[in-house]
Amino acid sequence: MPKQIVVIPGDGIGSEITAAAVAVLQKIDKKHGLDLAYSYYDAGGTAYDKFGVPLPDDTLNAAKNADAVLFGAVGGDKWDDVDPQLRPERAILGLRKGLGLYANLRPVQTMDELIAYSPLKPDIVRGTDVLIVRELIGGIYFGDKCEQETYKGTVRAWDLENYSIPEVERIVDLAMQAAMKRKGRVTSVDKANVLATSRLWRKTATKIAEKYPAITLEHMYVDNCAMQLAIKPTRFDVIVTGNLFGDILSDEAAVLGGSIGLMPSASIGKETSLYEPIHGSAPDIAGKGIANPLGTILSAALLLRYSFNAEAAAVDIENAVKKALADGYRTADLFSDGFKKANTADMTQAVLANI
Ligand SMILES: NC(=O)C1=CN([C@@H]2O[C@H](COP(=O)(O)OP(=O)(O)OC[C@H]3O[C@@H](n4cnc5c(N)ncnc54)[C@H](O)[C@@H]3O)[C@@H](O)[C@H]2O)C=CC1
Ligand SMILES: CC(C)CC(=O)C(=O)O
Ligand SMILES: [Mg+2]
Repeated sequence: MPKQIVVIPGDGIGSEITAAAVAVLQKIDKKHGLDLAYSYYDAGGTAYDKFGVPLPDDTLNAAKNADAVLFGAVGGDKWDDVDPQLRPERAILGLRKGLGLYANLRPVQTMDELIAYSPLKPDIVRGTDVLIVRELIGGIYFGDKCEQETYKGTVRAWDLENYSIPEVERIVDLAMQAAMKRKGRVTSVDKANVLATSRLWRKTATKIAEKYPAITLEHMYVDNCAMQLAIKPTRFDVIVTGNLFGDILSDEAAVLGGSIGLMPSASIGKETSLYEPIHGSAPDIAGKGIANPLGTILSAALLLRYSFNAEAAAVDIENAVKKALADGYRTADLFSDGFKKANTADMTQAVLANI
């Protein structure tokens, strides 16, 4: 039986970058005999325009029944005035919740070839290798929300941050397990000096760490963490944090790797996992064929590693990406004089040529 991959391109650059990743998967499949099959489903603004909802039941059901999901991105200014419950972003939130994807792994490494592209000094970013473990189906993104008209016609709104002990336990546990296979250090990031949810988070993380005597756990406030990432990123091994802080810190950390266009992620729960780049639908460059496909191609490598246990094939993709960069190919987000300017198709070809 072929392994079923549900591909959800979404909006903006989503179709361009998922097409690149599928081309790479097809070639890797031929080489490694993985027997992969693909089916395509709508989500986001594209689905809203066709069906009036951002996450059709067909899409969610197909994702649930798949062996793995490859996701592009959703959203765009075009849907800014849509009812908040029907916004394109509800599609990815709904998929995460619907599939129970409580852990989002966002690895950030600074490749030697790309040190020059970070706006930070080479001596600061060289050797960066951080795994951000972000809680993905709790916290403020999923708490009660209210957008209310008051009697004076002004709007009052709130979003409730909400975490339970089991939700924190399972994500910290996963971070500890990841650290066991890395350098053995976990930084738990919170805002425990102000937030009750963060105090619960900190206490729970401390308790879970007792099971892992080989791991060094430190606690850090999120504001300090944002700064430490910019001044001494090599001090971090695994960062574990809540949904909102993880979202923000991972976009910041992307700068260490050279460009957000390079950054992959794996979203993991009990059953089907989902793989997507960390960036959004980039409406400013959509349809121009210039998006960097490498974040999605590297997400496809994570898909092979985590969902299909195909380590050799995953490493093959990662090496092909490194070689394309070492050979001087650069999409616009990474380009400077002296390199080979590549659009999405050129960069995809450069990777394919190395497989
Ligand atoms: N998982 C998802 O589907 C996500 C969706 N979004 C949505 O995406 C839309 C745009 O959000 P933004 O804040 O603009 O964030 P964004 O990540 O889409 O773009 C931020 C900047 O990075 C650039 N960029 C992003 N990906 C790139 C790539 N692969 N190659 C080259 N440059 C790239 C964009 O051109 C832009 O200048 C919004 O509707 C937002 O809600 C944002 C983040 C995640
Ligand atoms: C669009 C949001 C729902 C999510 C986001 O920004 C992210 O997961 O990085
Ligand atoms: Mg984000």
